[in-house]
Amino acid sequence: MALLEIRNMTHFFGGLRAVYDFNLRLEGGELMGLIGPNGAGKTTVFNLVCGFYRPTEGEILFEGKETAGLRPHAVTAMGIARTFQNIRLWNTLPVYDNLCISQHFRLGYGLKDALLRTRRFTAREKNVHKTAEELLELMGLRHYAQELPGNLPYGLQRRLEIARALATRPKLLLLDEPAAGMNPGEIDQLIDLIRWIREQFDLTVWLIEHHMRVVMSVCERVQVLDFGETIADGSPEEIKQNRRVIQAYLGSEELSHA
Ligand SMILES: Nc1ncnc2c1ncn2[C@@H]1O[C@H](COP(=O)(O)OP(=O)(O)OP(=O)(O)O)[C@@H](O)[C@H]1O
Repeated sequence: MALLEIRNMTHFFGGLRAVYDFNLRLEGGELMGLIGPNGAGKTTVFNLVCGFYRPTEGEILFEGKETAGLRPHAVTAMGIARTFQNIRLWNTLPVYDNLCISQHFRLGYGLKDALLRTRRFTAREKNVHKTAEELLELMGLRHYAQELPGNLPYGLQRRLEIARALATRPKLLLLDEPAAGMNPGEIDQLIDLIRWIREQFDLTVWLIEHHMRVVMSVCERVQVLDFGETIADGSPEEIKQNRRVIQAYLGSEELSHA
Protein backbone atom coordinates (compact mmCIF):
# COMPACT_ATOMS: atom_id res chain seq x y z
CA MET A 1 0.00 0.00 0.00
CA ALA A 2 1.26 3.49 -0.86
CA LEU A 3 1.91 5.85 2.06
CA LEU A 4 0.00 8.58 0.25
CA GLU A 5 -2.22 8.16 -2.75
CA ILE A 6 -4.02 11.03 -4.42
CA ARG A 7 -6.51 10.22 -7.12
CA ASN A 8 -8.04 12.67 -9.59
CA MET A 9 -7.90 15.60 -7.18
CA THR A 10 -9.36 18.86 -8.49
CA HIS A 11 -9.88 22.10 -6.62
CA PHE A 12 -11.73 25.27 -7.53
CA PHE A 13 -11.61 28.63 -5.75
CA GLY A 14 -14.93 29.99 -6.98
CA GLY A 15 -14.50 30.04 -10.75
CA LEU A 16 -10.71 29.57 -10.62
CA ARG A 17 -9.46 26.05 -11.26
CA ALA A 18 -6.34 25.95 -9.07
CA VAL A 19 -5.65 22.19 -9.29
CA TYR A 20 -6.90 19.82 -11.97
CA ASP A 21 -6.90 16.01 -11.96
CA PHE A 22 -3.86 15.70 -9.69
CA ASN A 23 -2.58 12.15 -9.15
CA LEU A 24 0.28 10.91 -6.99
CA ARG A 25 1.46 7.67 -5.44
CA LEU A 26 4.08 8.22 -2.77
CA GLU A 27 5.83 5.20 -1.28
CA GLY A 28 7.33 5.16 2.23
CA GLY A 29 10.86 6.63 2.33
CA GLU A 30 10.64 8.59 -0.94
CA LEU A 31 12.00 12.10 -1.36
CA MET A 32 9.63 13.73 -3.82
CA GLY A 33 9.61 17.23 -5.32
CA LEU A 34 6.71 19.37 -6.52
CA ILE A 35 7.70 22.27 -8.76
CA GLY A 36 6.08 24.68 -11.19
CA PRO A 37 5.93 28.38 -12.04
CA ASN A 38 4.29 30.90 -9.67
CA GLY A 39 0.59 30.27 -9.19
CA ALA A 40 0.79 26.72 -10.63
CA GLY A 41 -1.16 25.26 -7.69
CA LYS A 42 1.62 23.73 -5.57
CA THR A 43 0.70 25.22 -2.19
CA THR A 44 -2.96 24.49 -2.87
CA VAL A 45 -2.04 20.79 -3.27
CA PHE A 46 -0.29 20.86 0.14
CA ASN A 47 -3.24 22.70 1.70
CA LEU A 48 -5.62 20.07 0.35
CA VAL A 49 -3.50 17.20 1.70
CA CYS A 50 -3.19 18.88 5.13
CA GLY A 51 -6.92 19.49 5.52
CA PHE A 52 -6.90 23.28 5.06
CA TYR A 53 -9.24 22.83 2.10
CA ARG A 54 -11.51 20.02 1.05
CA PRO A 55 -10.97 19.03 -2.61
CA THR A 56 -13.79 19.84 -4.99
CA GLU A 57 -13.26 16.36 -6.46
CA GLY A 58 -11.02 13.36 -5.89
CA GLU A 59 -9.58 11.21 -3.14
CA ILE A 60 -6.66 11.56 -0.76
CA LEU A 61 -5.65 8.33 0.95
CA PHE A 62 -3.03 8.23 3.69
CA GLU A 63 -2.06 4.65 4.58
CA GLY A 64 -5.23 3.65 2.79
CA LYS A 65 -7.50 5.94 4.85
CA GLU A 66 -9.42 8.85 3.33
CA THR A 67 -8.28 12.22 4.70
CA ALA A 68 -10.30 14.60 2.52
CA GLY A 69 -12.68 16.48 4.79
CA LEU A 70 -10.64 15.94 7.98
CA ARG A 71 -9.55 19.00 9.96
CA PRO A 72 -5.81 19.89 9.92
CA HIS A 73 -5.19 18.64 13.50
CA ALA A 74 -6.75 15.27 12.61
CA VAL A 75 -4.51 15.01 9.55
CA THR A 76 -1.47 15.81 11.73
CA ALA A 77 -2.55 13.10 14.16
CA MET A 78 -2.57 10.59 11.27
CA GLY A 79 1.12 11.34 10.63
CA ILE A 80 1.37 14.26 8.19
CA ALA A 81 3.28 17.39 9.24
CA ARG A 82 4.25 20.48 7.28
CA THR A 83 6.16 23.71 7.21
CA PHE A 84 4.98 26.92 5.54
CA GLN A 85 6.24 29.13 2.74
CA ASN A 86 6.29 32.07 5.17
CA ILE A 87 7.70 30.78 8.43
CA ARG A 88 4.92 30.46 11.01
CA LEU A 89 6.41 30.07 14.47
CA TRP A 90 4.95 31.08 17.83
CA ASN A 91 7.09 34.18 18.06
CA THR A 92 6.20 35.19 21.60
CA LEU A 93 7.31 31.81 22.95
CA PRO A 94 10.89 30.54 23.33
CA VAL A 95 12.28 27.89 20.98
CA TYR A 96 11.82 25.18 23.64
CA ASP A 97 8.12 25.98 24.12
CA ASN A 98 7.58 25.94 20.36
CA LEU A 99 8.79 22.35 20.40
CA CYS A 100 6.56 21.39 23.36
CA ILE A 101 3.32 22.99 22.27
CA SER A 102 3.30 21.38 18.84
CA GLN A 103 3.00 17.99 20.58
CA HIS A 104 -0.09 18.79 22.61
CA PHE A 105 -2.63 17.68 20.04
CA ARG A 106 -1.67 14.05 20.60
CA LEU A 107 -1.28 13.95 24.35
CA GLY A 108 -4.36 11.95 25.11
CA TYR A 109 -5.24 13.51 28.46
CA GLY A 110 -8.16 15.72 29.31
CA LEU A 111 -8.66 18.86 31.38
CA LYS A 112 -9.44 16.75 34.45
CA ASP A 113 -6.09 14.93 34.13
CA ALA A 114 -4.31 18.26 33.82
CA LEU A 115 -6.08 19.85 36.79
CA LEU A 116 -5.63 16.83 39.05
CA ARG A 117 -2.14 16.13 37.68
CA THR A 118 -2.99 12.47 37.26
CA ARG A 119 -0.35 9.83 36.55
CA ARG A 120 -1.37 9.88 32.90
CA PHE A 121 -0.84 13.65 32.74
CA THR A 122 2.59 13.44 34.38
CA ALA A 123 3.78 10.60 32.15
CA ARG A 124 2.67 12.29 28.93
CA GLU A 125 4.15 15.66 29.94
CA LYS A 126 7.46 13.95 30.69
CA ASN A 127 7.44 12.57 27.16
CA VAL A 128 6.77 16.01 25.69
CA HIS A 129 9.86 17.40 27.43
CA LYS A 130 11.96 14.39 26.44
CA THR A 131 11.04 14.85 22.76
CA ALA A 132 11.73 18.60 22.92
CA GLU A 133 15.13 17.96 24.51
CA GLU A 134 16.00 15.36 21.88
CA LEU A 135 15.02 17.68 19.04
CA LEU A 136 17.04 20.58 20.47
CA GLU A 137 20.06 18.29 20.45
CA LEU A 138 19.52 16.60 17.08
CA MET A 139 18.63 19.78 15.22
CA GLY A 140 21.48 21.85 16.68
CA LEU A 141 19.15 24.22 18.56
CA ARG A 142 20.30 23.54 22.13
CA HIS A 143 22.11 26.87 22.40
CA TYR A 144 18.91 28.75 21.46
CA ALA A 145 16.41 26.91 23.70
CA GLN A 146 15.35 30.01 25.64
CA GLU A 147 15.58 32.50 22.76
CA LEU A 148 12.54 33.88 21.00
CA PRO A 149 12.39 32.54 17.42
CA GLY A 150 12.66 36.05 15.93
CA ASN A 151 16.16 36.43 17.43
CA LEU A 152 17.49 33.42 15.51
CA PRO A 153 19.27 33.73 12.14
CA TYR A 154 16.90 33.00 9.29
CA GLY A 155 18.34 29.56 8.49
CA LEU A 156 17.83 28.48 12.13
CA GLN A 157 14.22 29.72 12.13
CA ARG A 158 13.61 27.42 9.17
CA ARG A 159 15.37 24.62 11.07
CA LEU A 160 13.15 25.27 14.10
CA GLU A 161 10.04 25.12 11.94
CA ILE A 162 11.17 21.73 10.65
CA ALA A 163 11.97 20.60 14.21
CA ARG A 164 8.50 21.66 15.34
CA ALA A 165 6.94 19.62 12.54
CA LEU A 166 9.12 16.64 13.54
CA ALA A 167 7.88 16.96 17.15
CA THR A 168 4.49 15.71 15.95
CA ARG A 169 6.24 12.45 14.90
CA PRO A 170 5.12 12.45 11.29
CA LYS A 171 5.53 9.71 8.73
CA LEU A 172 5.20 12.21 5.92
CA LEU A 173 6.82 15.65 6.08
CA LEU A 174 5.72 18.38 3.67
CA LEU A 175 8.18 21.25 3.20
CA ASP A 176 6.81 24.33 1.41
CA GLU A 177 9.73 26.26 -0.06
CA PRO A 178 12.19 25.56 2.77
CA ALA A 179 15.02 27.40 0.97
CA ALA A 180 13.05 30.64 0.48
CA GLY A 181 15.06 33.62 1.76
CA MET A 182 18.17 31.56 2.55
CA ASN A 183 21.72 32.51 1.57
CA PRO A 184 23.89 30.02 -0.39
CA GLY A 185 25.60 28.72 2.77
CA GLU A 186 22.26 28.12 4.50
CA ILE A 187 21.00 26.36 1.36
CA ASP A 188 23.96 23.94 1.43
CA GLN A 189 23.16 23.14 5.06
CA LEU A 190 19.48 22.69 4.22
CA ILE A 191 20.30 20.16 1.48
CA ASP A 192 22.30 18.09 3.98
CA LEU A 193 19.60 18.51 6.64
CA ILE A 194 16.76 17.24 4.44
CA ARG A 195 18.72 14.12 3.46
CA TRP A 196 19.73 13.56 7.07
CA ILE A 197 16.25 13.90 8.61
CA ARG A 198 14.82 11.48 6.08
CA GLU A 199 17.26 8.82 7.34
CA GLN A 200 17.28 9.82 11.00
CA PHE A 201 13.49 9.99 11.39
CA ASP A 202 12.61 7.31 8.83
CA LEU A 203 10.49 9.80 6.91
CA THR A 204 8.94 10.35 3.54
CA VAL A 205 9.58 13.91 2.39
CA TRP A 206 7.53 15.89 -0.13
CA LEU A 207 9.01 19.22 -1.06
CA ILE A 208 7.87 22.35 -2.91
CA GLU A 209 10.83 24.45 -3.97
CA HIS A 210 11.80 27.14 -6.45
CA HIS A 211 15.54 26.70 -5.85
CA MET A 212 16.38 24.17 -8.55
CA ARG A 213 19.73 23.32 -6.96
CA VAL A 214 17.83 22.07 -3.90
CA VAL A 215 15.23 20.18 -5.95
CA MET A 216 17.72 18.56 -8.29
CA SER A 217 20.20 17.52 -5.62
CA VAL A 218 17.71 16.34 -2.99
CA CYS A 219 14.71 14.83 -4.80
CA GLU A 220 14.63 11.37 -6.33
CA ARG A 221 11.48 12.11 -8.28
CA VAL A 222 9.91 15.40 -9.35
CA GLN A 223 6.38 16.26 -10.44
CA VAL A 224 5.77 19.48 -12.35
CA LEU A 225 2.58 21.55 -12.26
CA ASP A 226 1.57 24.29 -14.65
CA PHE A 227 -1.79 26.08 -14.38
CA GLY A 228 -2.94 23.36 -11.94
CA GLU A 229 -2.14 20.46 -14.28
CA THR A 230 0.67 17.92 -14.09
CA ILE A 231 2.87 18.37 -17.14
CA ALA A 232 5.71 16.02 -16.15
CA ASP A 233 6.76 13.45 -13.56
CA GLY A 234 10.20 11.83 -13.53
CA SER A 235 13.76 11.84 -12.28
CA PRO A 236 15.52 15.22 -11.90
CA GLU A 237 17.53 14.51 -15.08
CA GLU A 238 14.36 13.71 -17.07
CA ILE A 239 12.63 16.82 -15.76
CA LYS A 240 15.53 19.11 -16.70
CA GLN A 241 15.34 17.94 -20.30
CA ASN A 242 11.54 17.77 -20.62
CA ARG A 243 10.29 20.01 -23.44
CA ARG A 244 7.00 20.96 -21.72
CA VAL A 245 8.82 21.83 -18.52
CA ILE A 246 11.34 24.00 -20.35
CA GLN A 247 8.45 25.77 -22.11
CA ALA A 248 6.57 26.34 -18.85
CA TYR A 249 9.68 27.92 -17.34
CA LEU A 250 10.51 29.94 -20.47
CA GLY A 251 11.75 33.37 -19.53
CA SER A 252 12.41 32.30 -15.96
CA GLU A 253 15.95 31.87 -14.66
CA GLU A 254 15.08 28.98 -12.36
CA LEU A 255 15.57 25.93 -14.58
CA SER A 256 18.78 27.21 -16.16
CA HIS A 257 20.28 27.42 -12.66
CA ALA A 258 19.59 23.76 -11.91
N1 LIG B 1 -7.47 31.00 -0.92
C1 LIG B 1 -7.50 31.27 -2.25
N2 LIG B 1 -8.57 31.89 -2.82
C2 LIG B 1 -8.58 32.13 -4.14
N3 LIG B 1 -7.59 31.82 -4.99
C3 LIG B 1 -6.50 31.22 -4.48
C4 LIG B 1 -6.39 30.91 -3.08
N4 LIG B 1 -5.21 30.31 -2.86
C5 LIG B 1 -4.60 30.25 -4.07
N5 LIG B 1 -5.37 30.79 -5.03
C6 LIG B 1 -5.06 30.86 -6.47
O1 LIG B 1 -4.87 29.51 -6.90
C7 LIG B 1 -3.80 29.44 -7.83
C8 LIG B 1 -2.73 28.50 -7.31
O2 LIG B 1 -2.12 29.15 -6.18
P1 LIG B 1 -0.99 28.44 -5.32
O3 LIG B 1 -0.65 29.34 -4.19
O4 LIG B 1 -1.39 27.05 -4.99
O5 LIG B 1 0.22 28.39 -6.38
P2 LIG B 1 1.74 28.04 -6.12
O6 LIG B 1 2.16 27.12 -7.22
O7 LIG B 1 1.96 27.55 -4.75
O8 LIG B 1 2.43 29.46 -6.33
P3 LIG B 1 3.78 30.09 -5.71
O9 LIG B 1 4.92 29.32 -6.30
O10 LIG B 1 3.74 31.50 -6.20
O11 LIG B 1 3.69 29.96 -4.23
C9 LIG B 1 -3.31 30.87 -8.07
O12 LIG B 1 -3.97 31.39 -9.19
C10 LIG B 1 -3.75 31.58 -6.78
O13 LIG B 1 -3.98 32.96 -7.01
